[in-house]
Amino acid sequence: MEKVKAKIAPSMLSSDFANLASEAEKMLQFGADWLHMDIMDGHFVPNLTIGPTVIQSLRQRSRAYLDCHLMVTNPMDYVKPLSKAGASGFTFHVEVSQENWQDLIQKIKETGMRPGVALKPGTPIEQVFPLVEAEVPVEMVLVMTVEPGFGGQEFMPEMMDKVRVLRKKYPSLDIEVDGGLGPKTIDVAASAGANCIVAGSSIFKALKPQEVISLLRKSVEEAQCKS
Ligand SMILES: O=C(CO)[C@@H](O)[C@H](O)COP(=O)(O)O
Repeated sequence: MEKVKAKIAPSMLSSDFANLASEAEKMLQFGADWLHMDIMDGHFVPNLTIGPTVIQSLRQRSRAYLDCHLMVTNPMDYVKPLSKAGASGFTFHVEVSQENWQDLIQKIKETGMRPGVALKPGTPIEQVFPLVEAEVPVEMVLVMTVEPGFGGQEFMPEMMDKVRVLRKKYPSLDIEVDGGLGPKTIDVAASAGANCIVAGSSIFKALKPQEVISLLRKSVEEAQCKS
């Protein structure tokens, strides 16, 4: 397997939102590479979380890479507000109806954010190929390993087929997995080829979060050495 850098991204959805900035700081001190920010509109998914205002507040207190996952019906509406707020990555869902993907990806890039595409468990992996191969491509694919909307759900190992297909086809692509990842599930995801690991409950509920973060990283790095 080609070496693509491991990125460990605690999902801030599992943090104490009343203390978001200090929770974020703690995660970085514990060794996190990115902070995963779940933006939900109560429409694309049946939950409502944070938006550009909260991202902006966090940006004022942190220089971290803010890996924003847009579980929203109209991602285009969020491009400007999120870039102004200081988001780093902008990952939209392939299931939304979008007349012109190139237009969306290009607008994300123009603002300086890094474009990514996410897919729900029921969506065939082939749907993201054109976006990875586009003239202006997405730079990351997020394979959801639970139904998007809530933290604390069970990892779906059957999603690893998608990761394997992607890794074989695109050796240097950032492939992110999200949902139910932790010490018990990381090895299967890492050996399938995932290198960006989102984990909420397993990190925030751990007695020693720093050990979970380093275990996740070690698993990705070892899988890359073995293959
Ligand atoms: O996007 C989502 C849920 O929609 C995730 O980012 C979860 O927040 C991950 O939480 P755990 O499954 O790791 O608890």
